[in-house]
Amino acid sequence: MGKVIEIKNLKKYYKNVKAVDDVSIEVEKGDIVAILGPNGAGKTTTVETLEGLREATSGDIYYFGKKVKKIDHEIKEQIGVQLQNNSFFENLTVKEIIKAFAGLYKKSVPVSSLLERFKLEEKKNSKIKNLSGGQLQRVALAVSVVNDPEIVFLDEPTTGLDPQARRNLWEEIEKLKNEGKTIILTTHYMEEAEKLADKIYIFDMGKIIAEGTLNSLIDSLEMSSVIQFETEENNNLKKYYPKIKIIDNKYEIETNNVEKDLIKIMEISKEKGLRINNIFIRKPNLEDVFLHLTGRSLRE
Ligand SMILES: Nc1ncnc2c1ncn2[C@@H]1O[C@H](COP(=O)(O)OP(=O)(O)OP(=O)(O)O)[C@@H](O)[C@H]1O
Repeated sequence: MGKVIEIKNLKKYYKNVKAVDDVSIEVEKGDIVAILGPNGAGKTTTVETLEGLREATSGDIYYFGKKVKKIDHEIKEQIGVQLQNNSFFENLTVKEIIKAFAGLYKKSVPVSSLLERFKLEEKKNSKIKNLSGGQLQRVALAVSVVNDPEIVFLDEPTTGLDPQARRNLWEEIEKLKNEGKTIILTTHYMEEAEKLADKIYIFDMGKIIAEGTLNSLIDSLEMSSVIQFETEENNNLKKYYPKIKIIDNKYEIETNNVEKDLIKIMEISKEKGLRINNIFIRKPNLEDVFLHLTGRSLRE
């Protein structure tokens, strides 16, 4: 399909903070690319540099195969931006805000179609300050495609939303992809990256620590399952079976042989007189990938 964005060796240093430290990213046309990482990992700095809102310390950015020194108007016409803090004027209405943004571009989608598309018709005359979190995020999404862009940047589009509003927004994002748009989104929710992304870049402390499709990242763990369980009292079970890890006050065993490890847990519990609670077996996920690479949890 061809690359629409390429970043090579991007660095953004503040005085003593390496916010982005030698990051290279490739984005194929029509893909959803997720930049996943904990707070402060450098996600926003990376996308805001691509959007022309911050200037790189060094590195090269290519749009549509052409190296760009400055993110100029020509590029801005082709990208849509949803900023992390939707800093819309609180006293303007939904319709006024979308109209104001439409006015910034040479070409724009009719405001009425955006209101309909993002289920905002009922709220078109409501002031921004009176919207719910989910409605506000839908306005932000509408604004991000007001110029019918080729590429859409979404910075933590579902942060703070309840699960239902989050799922609704995911549907909207998938619809944009189905229309052929390329989407780059930052998130610290692994479920969001798992659900939406064709390609995932995992960031930590300004660096990319892993990249690939969901399957390739999970396969790199070389385990088929994770057994999770709790005991009534806290015990250091690690000393009885070194494979046991303690994560968020729960026990975990990463395994390629579920039966063998389940038997082992039962043996230990019998021998030590422990009562096991909430035992369940799950597939490995991106949280496990992050934990393996950093020794920390994504949520920390
Ligand atoms: N203008 C600035 N001046 C100094 N340091 C900054 C500035 N902007 C960001 N940083 C620092 O750069 C690092 C990366 O920040 P960034 O906002 O890109 O992370 P993030 O992954 O987007 O995090 P979050 O999910 O919290 O938004 C952080 O340590 C942050 O404190």
